[in-house]
Amino acid sequence: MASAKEISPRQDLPVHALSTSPSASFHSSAGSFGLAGSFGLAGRIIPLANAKQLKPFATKDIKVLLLENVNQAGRDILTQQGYQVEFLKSSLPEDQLIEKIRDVHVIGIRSKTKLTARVLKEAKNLIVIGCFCIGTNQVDLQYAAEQGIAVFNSPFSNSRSVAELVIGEIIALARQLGDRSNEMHNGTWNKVSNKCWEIRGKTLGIIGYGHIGAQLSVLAEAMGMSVIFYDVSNLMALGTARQVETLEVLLAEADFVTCHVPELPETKGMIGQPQLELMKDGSYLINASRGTVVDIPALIHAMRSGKIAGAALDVYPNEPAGNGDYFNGDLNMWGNDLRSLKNLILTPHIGGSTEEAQSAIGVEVGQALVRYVNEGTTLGAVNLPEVTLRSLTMDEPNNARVIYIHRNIPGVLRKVNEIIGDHNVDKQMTDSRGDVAYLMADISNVDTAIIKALYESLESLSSRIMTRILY
Ligand SMILES: NC(=O)C1=CN([C@@H]2O[C@H](COP(=O)(O)OP(=O)(O)OC[C@H]3O[C@@H](n4cnc5c(N)ncnc54)[C@H](O)[C@@H]3O)[C@@H](O)[C@H]2O)C=CC1
Ligand SMILES: O=C(O)C(=O)COP(=O)(O)O
Repeated sequence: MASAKEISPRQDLPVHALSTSPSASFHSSAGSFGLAGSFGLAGRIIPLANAKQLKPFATKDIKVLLLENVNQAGRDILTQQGYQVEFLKSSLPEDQLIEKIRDVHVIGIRSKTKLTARVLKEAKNLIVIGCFCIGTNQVDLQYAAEQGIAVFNSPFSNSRSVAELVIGEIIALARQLGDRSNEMHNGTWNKVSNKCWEIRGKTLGIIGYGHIGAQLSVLAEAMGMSVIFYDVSNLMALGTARQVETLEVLLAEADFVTCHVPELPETKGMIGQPQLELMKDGSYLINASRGTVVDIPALIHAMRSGKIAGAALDVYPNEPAGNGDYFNGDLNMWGNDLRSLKNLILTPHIGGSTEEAQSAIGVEVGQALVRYVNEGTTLGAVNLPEVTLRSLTMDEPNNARVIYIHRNIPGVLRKVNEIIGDHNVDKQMTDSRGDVAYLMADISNVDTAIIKALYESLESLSSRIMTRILY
């Protein structure tokens, strides 16, 4: 039986020497069936002592498109694999995105790039999407799952950065720092204490007590604030924070209201005119979640009337694709109204934009993408069932890993096992999530011809969404 490096079905590709470097933890492994007919390479992230350490011979076949200035740490992880990585600083308009996405196996985005069904329909080679951020609302997750495209994100690497920004904004609003600073920039000395407050003893109302809301809760209490929160789930309150039954109760009690909910149909316009009217006279509003959560014209009205004494916005219903293009009429009609308001802090979606958060996200999502491309592991995927098997080792040189993503309908496993059951199945795991199921099986003692036959048989099943074979 040939060793794994010798069973490359690509006869035109050179067979390289074994890599023995332990630092080549991302460079271990083998080829794959199923990447748009090409034969890419597989590898593992955590090197077992005897992990199969094969020098990649065709990772250059894997094309990656990184948009929105994904951090260098993430880019390095992908380029070190030998993948072809194209990097752009900004997002792309839909027509250009469609042109580019046709060609790639992996796409990395942040919060701006909209991967709608219309865009994904054109992405014939795409196997995985990396959201180098928390939010995944910009991706049609269901459609992606139905195409067998896995989606990964970084669930909390920038949570602390957002919480710290909000703490800064609470103090800045209470002391009208933005206005005083602007006045000084314009040469005006305006020393006032009227309606400037300490935050000690004030009540912070947190809407959405998840990763960010909970971090903020701890920080705010340390500053001497009382914390109340509203969440659709019943959650353990940290410190002396208190969960309230309804949004209305929170709005009526809080001096500062801050939003930390995801973008969902239920959170769209969650803070509009009726909610602003319920807030205390002279209270403050902060939104660093998603731009659809707060009705901006209603906020403008409430600030003009003096009902709301100050606000901080980090997110907007329509955000520009790249730097420099600020609030033009096409994006947001009310830009000029916002800019004319006092004690309003406007930031360009920088809540999660710190060096610490961005490099942590780069590593986390970069590694998840490599694990998925090279090993098929879906741990942490937000739209597919989470399936993993331990890495193949040097003791298993002629093993192949079969990945079969299929519609979750009766009788599929019987048919798949009829196909792979003639071989020695070392290990197998399968799980489903809604209409989509994910099967992984490691098969021993196979050669190129067997792998090709298995691939074709699996591809011919009517339940098939996507087949990949790594070896
Ligand atoms: N400005 C920025 O740069 C950043 C913004 N974000 C945004 O912040 C959002 C929240 O982030 P995390 O705290 O990490 O999310 P999370 O998922 O940990 O927490 C969200 C919380 O909101 C609650 N929730 C959902 N629907 C609700 C509703 N209708 N009413 C009340 N509570 C509801 C959930 O039960 C959950 O506890 C993200 O989805 C993202 O859109 C996240 C990171 C950076
Ligand atoms: O993590 C998130 O969901 C954010 O909103 C941050 O988005 P960004 O990476 O700055 O485009």
